Amino acid sequence: MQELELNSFMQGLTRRNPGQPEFHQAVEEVAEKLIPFINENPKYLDAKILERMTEPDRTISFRVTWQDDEGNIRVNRGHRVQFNGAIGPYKGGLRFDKSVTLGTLKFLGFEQVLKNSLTTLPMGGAKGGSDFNPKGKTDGEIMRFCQAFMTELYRHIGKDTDVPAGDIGVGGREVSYMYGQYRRIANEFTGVLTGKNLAFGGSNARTEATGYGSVYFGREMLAVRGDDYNGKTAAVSGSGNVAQYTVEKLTQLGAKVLTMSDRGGFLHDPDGIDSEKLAHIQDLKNVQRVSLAEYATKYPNATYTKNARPWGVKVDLAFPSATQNELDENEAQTLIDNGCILVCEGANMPSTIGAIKIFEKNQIMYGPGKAANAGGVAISGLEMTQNSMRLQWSFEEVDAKLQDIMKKIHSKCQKYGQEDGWVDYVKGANIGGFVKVADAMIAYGVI
Ligand SMILES: NC(=O)C1=CN([C@@H]2O[C@H](COP(=O)(O)OP(=O)(O)OC[C@H]3O[C@@H](n4cnc5c(N)ncnc54)[C@H](O)[C@@H]3O)[C@@H](O)[C@H]2O)C=CC1
Ligand SMILES: O=C(O)CCC(=O)C(=O)O
Repeated sequence: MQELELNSFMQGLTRRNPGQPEFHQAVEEVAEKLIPFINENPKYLDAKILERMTEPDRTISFRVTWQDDEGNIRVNRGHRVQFNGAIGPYKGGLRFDKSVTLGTLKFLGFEQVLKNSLTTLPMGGAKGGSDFNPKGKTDGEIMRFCQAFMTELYRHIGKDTDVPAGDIGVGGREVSYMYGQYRRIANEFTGVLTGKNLAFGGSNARTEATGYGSVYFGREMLAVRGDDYNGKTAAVSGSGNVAQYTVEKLTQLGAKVLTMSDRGGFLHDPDGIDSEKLAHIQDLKNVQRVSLAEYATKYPNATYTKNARPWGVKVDLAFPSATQNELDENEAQTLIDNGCILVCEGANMPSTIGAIKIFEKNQIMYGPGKAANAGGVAISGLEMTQNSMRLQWSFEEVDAKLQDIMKKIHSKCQKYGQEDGWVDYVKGANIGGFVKVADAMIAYGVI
C-alpha cells in the first residue's frame, strides 16, 4: 500500500471540496500530524481511514421560511452535517450567523468528531446551523425562525440518532424555542437537544462547561511545568457564552483578566475584569445585547478599541474564545514577544495555521480547541446520560466530572503528544481523538 503524503492528500481533498477553505484548513492541521502516525500503522492506511473520515456520513440542506415582524416572508438556508457516527449518536452544536456556509459547518463537524472522541464519552460528531443573522432581530422573530428551522430539522434528529446543541448565536433562548417545537411536532419528551433549560431536562453546569473546561485544561498544562494561575494576567477574546465563563473561572483561580472583545473591537481594562464587572458585561451582552463599548462609560479606566483584537496587550496567558481565525501569525508573534506562555482555545480553530507554527516553534503551552474546549460537549454528553436516567445531578457533581474529564483529555494529549522536553498538544489531540474512531470504523468492515 502506498504511503500517504500530505500535499497530494490535501490536493485531492481541495479538489473534492471546492470553495470550502475553513474545511481545508481544519483537515490540513489534522492531516499534518496524523499522516506520519498512519504511515507507521498500516492498518489505518490499508483501510483508507483518513480518506473515509474526511468525507461526512451525510449532509442535509434545507430551506427555512419564516415571517418577520412586518409580515415580510424571509428565506434562509439550514444545514446539518452528520459527519461521523462510528462511536455514538451524532452530537454537536448549531450556529446561527450570517457567515455560515456548508464549508463552515464541515470544518466544525470534522473537528467535532475528534473532540467528542477525546471526551471519552460515546458521541459521534456533527454540526449544523443557518446563515440566519440574529443581530437586531426581536424575540418574536427569533422564535419564529427557530420554530421554522426545527420544523425541518426534527425529522433528521433523535435522542439515539443526532442530538444538536448551541454554538455561536444559539444559546438557552434558542434551544428552548427549538425544543418546544420538537416536542410539539414529535409529541415526545426526550433528550433530543442539549443545553436545555434546567426546568425541562437541562444539566447543571452546561452553561458554564466550555469556559470552565478550557480554564481547567489550561490548569493541567501549567501543572506540567509546576505552575498555576495565581497572579498571572490573561487576554480573553469574545464576550459570549464561552468567553464569559472563561473570565469567571480564571478570576476565581487567581488570574487577572485584562481584555474581552466582540465583533466591533476589544475592551482593555488594566484594573482587571472582576466578578462585578463581569456581571455588568453579562447584562450588556445577554440582556441588553449591545456593544462592549458601553462598558467604558461605566468604568472609565477601560478603553474600547474599534476594529481591533486584543492580542497586542501584554499578558501571560491568552484564551481565544470568539470565533475561527481570530489570531494570526503576526499576533501570535506579538503574544510571544510580550512574554505570553500559554494559549488555550475556547473557540473552534481560532488560530490560523501560521499562528500555530509560531506557537510550536517557540514550544509554548498551546491547547488546541478540540481538546481545550471539549468540556462543553462533554457536559452535553452527561446531559444525555441524565435525560436517559430521568435524573438531574447537582452543580457540584457535574463540575467534578468536568474537571475529571478535562484531566483525562489532557493525559491523552500527553500520551500521544509527548516530545523531547515539551508536549505537542496538537499532535496529542489529533492522534488521541483519531484512534478510537478509526478502530471502530475498522471493526465495522467496509461501510
Ligand atoms: N457554546 C459552546 O458550548 C461551545 C462553543 N465553542 C466555540 O466557542 C466560540 C464562541 O462560541 P459561543 O461563546 O458559544 O458563542 P456566542 O454566540 O455566545 O459568542 C460568540 C462571541 O464571539 C464574537 N464573535 C462572533 N463572530 C465574530 C467575528 N467574526 N469576529 C469577532 N468576534 C466574533 C461575538 O461577538 C461573541 O462575543 C465559537 O468558536 C464556538 O464554536 C466551542 C465549544 C463549545
Ligand atoms: O454541546 C454540544 O453538543 C455542542 C458543542 C459544540 O458545538 C462544540 O463543541 O463545538
